[in-house]
Order: sequence, then structure tokens, then C-alpha cells
Amino acid sequence: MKITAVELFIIKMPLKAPFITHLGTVQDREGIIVKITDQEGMTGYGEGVAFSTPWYTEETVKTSIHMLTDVLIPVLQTHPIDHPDEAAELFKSVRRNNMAKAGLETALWDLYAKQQALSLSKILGGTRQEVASGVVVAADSLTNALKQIESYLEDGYQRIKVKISPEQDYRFLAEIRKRYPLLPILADANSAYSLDDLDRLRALDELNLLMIEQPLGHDDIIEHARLQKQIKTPICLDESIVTFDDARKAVELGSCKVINIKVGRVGGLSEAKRIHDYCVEQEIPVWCGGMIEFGISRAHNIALASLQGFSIPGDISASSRFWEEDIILPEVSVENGVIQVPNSPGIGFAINEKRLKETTIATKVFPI
Ligand SMILES: O=C(O)CCC(=O)C1=CC=C[C@@H](O)[C@@H]1C(=O)O
Ligand SMILES: [Mg+2]
Repeated sequence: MKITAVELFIIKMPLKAPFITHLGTVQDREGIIVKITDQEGMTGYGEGVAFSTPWYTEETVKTSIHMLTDVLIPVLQTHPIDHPDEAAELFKSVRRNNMAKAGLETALWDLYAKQQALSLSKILGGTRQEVASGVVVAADSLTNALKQIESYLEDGYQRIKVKISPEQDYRFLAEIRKRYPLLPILADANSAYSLDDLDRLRALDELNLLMIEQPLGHDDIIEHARLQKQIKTPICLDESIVTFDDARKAVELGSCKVINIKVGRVGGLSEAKRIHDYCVEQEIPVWCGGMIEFGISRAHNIALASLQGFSIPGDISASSRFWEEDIILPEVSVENGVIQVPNSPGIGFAINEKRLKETTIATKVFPI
């Protein structure tokens, strides 16, 4: 791929409104934009999506900067690669740190697609010209949640995801279901429950939820398998699925009926595609999860979600869901509940250089 330089831009931007879950609140989002340049001056972009604190996984922006600076980019400096799939192989010697790996690997995929003058969607084997868009309602009260739902349905989103926990579950969901009897609703628990809550979780069966996401332990597939046998609502796994093998074991055990694939959580597009291809074979529907990310990661998600098996609207919302102004041009927009998949080379979005500059708090440059 004849890479000559890697640059990191650490950026920070306030959310338009706090993103509230039982695990904590995200008000300002830091992120890492990875820019790779080749000897022709062509550039590819990736995004490290770890949060500033380790509330979702063990990674943070700081651990990602360390891994990129001291481990992953040095690997690239000593091992030239010809195809992005080789990165996943090269990074195997590094345990976990998937979001740092994905930040670099996705930049390689964008650059590679541009070098082939093909869209990233095409290069990945995507067949969809548009992807269905869902949105997350992360509110701390029923009133605020209902306000958000009404506004998002006016924007055309096809499905709503709400955050639940023992403090906010049956009554909260029943009130929403009463107002929207046919609305596709996904409830994300982010591991707020245990098997002791079986009755609480079984009570949700009557609300006709699309699925319940990650009700039990963040690294569990055994108890989820036991739970799935006891409840009708399909279980979707998110945090538990960090590798292809996690997905294979979860499917074999019956731990879930749906998988939320997040490029950052699984270490990049190569692994995300492997999980997708396996789930298609096993007839397990998948959808593309979100990470309250900026436009570069959103663009990679759109390309991934253009693969045939992404049959459920993902957490791929418009740039305006979180940001006053995104770092890409054009911004991601949702029309009639779908996002058009770009046909131009690579991720199909340009960098908004002005916005990147004004949101950058630090940069690092590495010759390759
Ligand atoms: O980015 C989006 O649109 C949704 C983000 C989102 O719902 C999540 C991001 C990270 C952790 C969780 O709070 C939640 C999830 O578990 O999917
Ligand atoms: Mg989730």
C-alpha cells in the first residue's frame, strides 16, 4: 500500500445533549482521527472510538493513543502491507485493544479502497445502495424520552433504541408502547441485570420488543444462553462479542438471536466482515451498532451496513443526532429513514478541514 505517514488528530466536541445511561453520562466526546498517506499523496481516514473513561470497555482515548503510538504504528513501520486484511493478522500479537486497532485498520481500508478507485462498500462486498437508520434515545425521564422519540420519528428513523435498567424498564417501556403500539423498539440494558432479575426480564415479553440488548454481564455468553431459553424476547449481544470466536461460541450456545456488530469493539472491518459472513451462514440477523462517533466512523459503519446480512436498522443516525457540526462533508443525513451509501472511492465523505482544525486538541505525526 506504499504508506509514507500516519497522523493522529485527538479531537473533542460537546454533544448537543447529554447521552445518559445507567453506566454514566457522556457530555463531551473525545476521539482519535487516524490519517494515513501513501507515496502518491492519497489519504485514508479511520477513527478510534474508545471513550475518555473505561465505562463501556477497558479502553480509553489515552490507552488508544498509547497503543497506536508505542505498538501498532511501529508494527506498520516495520511490516509494510499490501492489503488491509494483513493488519488484523499483524495485530494478532497485540492482545485486545480492539478500538485502537480498528482506528488504524479502518484508515487502511479507506486508503486501499481509494487506491483501487472503488467505494469501501463495494470493496467489502456491500450490495445495498441505502442502509436503514435507527436512533438511540438516551434520556433520564419518560417525558424527555417521549419528546426525543416524537422528534426522531418526524425525522423518519425506522426504529428506536432506548436504554433500560431495573430503575427504568417495564413501566417506562409500557408507556412508550402504549403511545406507539407498532413502533419497532429495541431496549439496551448494558449489563444492568442478572439472572436474579429473570421475572423482571420475562415481564418485558408482553411489550413486543424487537430485542433486548446485553441484559447480563458484559463478558458473558453462558448466562445469556440460560436466559434466552426463559424469555421470548430475542437477546442481542453487544459487549460480549469482541471477536469472531465470541460470536461463534454465542451462536453455538444459543446465547443470542441477534448480534450488534461494532467495528471498533471487534478490532476493525476485517473481523466485522468475518462475523457478518458467519451470521449470514447461521441465519442470525445482525445490525451495525454506534459509538457516539464522529463522521469518519459513521462513514465506515455505512459501508459495513451495506453488506446483505445487515437486515435490521442500525445505530447509524445523522451527524446532527449528536453534533452541531461534524468533521466530514457532506454530513451524514437520514431521508425517509435511510442513508444513501456513497459510490465514490473510499468512505465517500471528505474531511471538513476547518471543523477538524477547530476541534483538534493534539496531533502526532509518524513517518512510515
Ligand atoms: O452512537 C449511537 O448512535 C448509539 C450509541 C450507543 O447506544 C451506545 C454506545 C456505547 C455504549 C452504549 O451506551 C450504547 C450501546 O451499548 O450500544
Ligand atoms: Mg449496546
